[in-house]
This record gives sequence, structure tokens and C-alpha cells, in this order.
Amino acid sequence: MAAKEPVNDEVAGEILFSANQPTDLPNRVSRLLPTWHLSASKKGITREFTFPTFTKAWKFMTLVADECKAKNHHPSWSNLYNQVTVEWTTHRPEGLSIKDVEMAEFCDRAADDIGLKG
Ligand SMILES: C[C@H](O)[C@H](O)[C@H]1CNC2=NC(N)=NC(=O)C2=N1
Repeated sequence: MAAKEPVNDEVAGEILFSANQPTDLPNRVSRLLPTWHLSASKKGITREFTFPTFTKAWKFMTLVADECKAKNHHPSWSNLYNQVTVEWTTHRPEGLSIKDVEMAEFCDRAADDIGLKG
């Protein structure tokens, strides 16, 4: 059995999760929290990505948009030149869900592939 992860346990306790989520969701969220932040509402997670160029920021948004279409799950996000700010939350059932975590993990992989500003 995996050891309990103490990191960010306090934060995980404050999160407002959607109904009927897998039991390992708090641990999966905890692993994201060094780079993602709990939204003020406590119902979502946000991260700001900074790319070397606008072209790369746009490429990132294109990759994420295609995944949104595939998964039928959509972010609240904004773009300013080379920066993309992304928030994941679930409207129904309201709160943070496994879909948000999966999409956040996808964003991290896409950003890694494209390359963040050094
Ligand atoms: C009807 C359709 O399944 C819903 O509107 C989907 C679409 N995209 C969504 N995206 C997000 N982030 N949360 C949702 O609850 C959601 N619901």
C-alpha cells in the first residue's frame, strides 16, 4: 500500500469536491498543488503557464481545446501574449472532479511537450 502523502494535506481538506468522486482524488490533487493553486471558490484549480512565444501559447491552447472536445470538459481560461491562465472546475455536479484533475494533468503534459519559458 502506498504511503500517505503528507504534502498539502491541509489544502486537500479545504477543497470542495464534486459528489461521487474516486477515493484517491485528494491524493491526485495534492500531487498537482505545487504547480496548480486552489481557486478562491475552493471548487477549482488554476495555473498560469508562460511560454517563450505567443505561437507556443496558441499551440498549447489548440492542444488543450482538442482534448476538451474529446472529453467534453472545458476550462475557464485567458491568454495574454505568451501567458495562458487556466482554471478547471466542474459545474455539474459542482466542485472539483476527476475530470478537472485529468485535464490539469493533460495541460501539464502539453506544456512540457511544447516547452515553457526557461
Ligand atoms: C452537457 C455537458 O455535458 C456539460 O455542459 C459539460 C460540458 N463541459 C463542462 N466543463 C466543465 N468544466 N464543467 C462541466 O460541468 C461541464 N459540463
